[in-house]
Amino acid sequence: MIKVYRGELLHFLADPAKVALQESYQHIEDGLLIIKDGLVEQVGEASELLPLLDDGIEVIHYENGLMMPGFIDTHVHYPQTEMIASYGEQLLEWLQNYTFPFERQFSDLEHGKKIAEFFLTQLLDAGTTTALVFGTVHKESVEAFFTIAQQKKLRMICGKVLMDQNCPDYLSDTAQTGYEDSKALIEKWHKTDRLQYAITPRFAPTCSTEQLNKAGQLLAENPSVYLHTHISENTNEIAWVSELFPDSKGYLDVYDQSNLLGRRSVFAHGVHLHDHECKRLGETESSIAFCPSSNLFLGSGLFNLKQAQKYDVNVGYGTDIGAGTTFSMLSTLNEGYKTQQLRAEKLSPFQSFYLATLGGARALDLEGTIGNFTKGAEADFIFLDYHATPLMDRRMHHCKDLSEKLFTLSMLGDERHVKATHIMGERVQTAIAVTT
Ligand SMILES: Nc1nc2[nH]cnc2c(=O)[nH]1
Ligand SMILES: [Zn+2]
Repeated sequence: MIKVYRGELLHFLADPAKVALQESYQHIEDGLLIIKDGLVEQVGEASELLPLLDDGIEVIHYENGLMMPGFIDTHVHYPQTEMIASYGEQLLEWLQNYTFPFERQFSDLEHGKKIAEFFLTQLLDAGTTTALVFGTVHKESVEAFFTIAQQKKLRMICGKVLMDQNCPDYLSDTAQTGYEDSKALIEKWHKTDRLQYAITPRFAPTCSTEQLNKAGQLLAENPSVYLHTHISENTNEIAWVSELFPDSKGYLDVYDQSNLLGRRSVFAHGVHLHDHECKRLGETESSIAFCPSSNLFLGSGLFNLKQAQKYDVNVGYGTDIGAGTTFSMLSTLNEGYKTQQLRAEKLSPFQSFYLATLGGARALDLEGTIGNFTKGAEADFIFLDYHATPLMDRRMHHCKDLSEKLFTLSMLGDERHVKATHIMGERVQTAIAVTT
């Protein structure tokens, strides 16, 4: 089945930090996106492609806005949806006081499904079409999430949290049960439709060495699954890790000793990484999820994007709900820009949108599958409206070029500007059904 969309188009072909800017993206003022059976067939100038279309093919015209690949959220916790905006703490106290008690509810499959439905609707409304998602320690939380994501035909990655120490008994697994539950979930869900599994040790403080080693064993047994965890987010957390693991050479080394680094390993935050750690992430092709709204909300620090780029580490953006304060990738770009300003570094609008799309796909080792409009990629894409709000409308009238338009979208944009979200070429219904 062929579907054709017409309008202004943007997608990235390379990292603007690494090649000449003009080579990093394709921008077509009046373009066509031709989709065949849910996959990108062709993009190009409307004037060239329209005459080649068979008679009678409907062309959906999106005007006064920009079509681009769906956003990719490389780190988010679906069970924390309803605890967003919990006041006043930094990481370790925030986990104890709010997060752990809250995650207890996810032993209930039906509760998980209800929250997954709401969470995924929020993501789609924000223009995010793929995410790397934490469940809770309960296998039911992942069962619930994948069930709903499958119904919506989404490309989603999720995993059951592993934690066997320094957490409440009601949230604790063991090295062995964590291994067995994860293995069963991999067998049932990994590569089912567009779903993929991530082995998910919460972070070093809540995992024994035995558990981390079991995670490494499971990863070696299933090389196509992901590894998803947190690292170096908060200075008290880092000090705690060095007390808990006195034999390690540092935070990253705890994971490295258990063989958890690699091309499909995603480490959230990395706010306080040493150069040698960044170098090791780069040489193992591991990725970092940059989560600016969370880092500011929890007072964790200012991510050093330049350091990651220097060591060739793949970086994607993460919202990190519920420490993050928005589902919107556009708002997250805003926070990312301001984070870099506070480091006296410039984050260009092209770099921002690269990180939110192709950069995210690369961080998830999914280039060619999602993240741009290369032939054969899954046609998950969005239409951003330049005039959805009066303020954006006024500002846009003064924009002279694409760079200014992108910057305006990233500073003033949010869910209101995501006019349409498409999954495998089909526009999806994104009206929010508020559930209690
Ligand atoms: N932001 C954040 N950091 C963590 N480190 C360990 N668990 C968490 C979590 O749930 N959120
Ligand atoms: Zn997180």
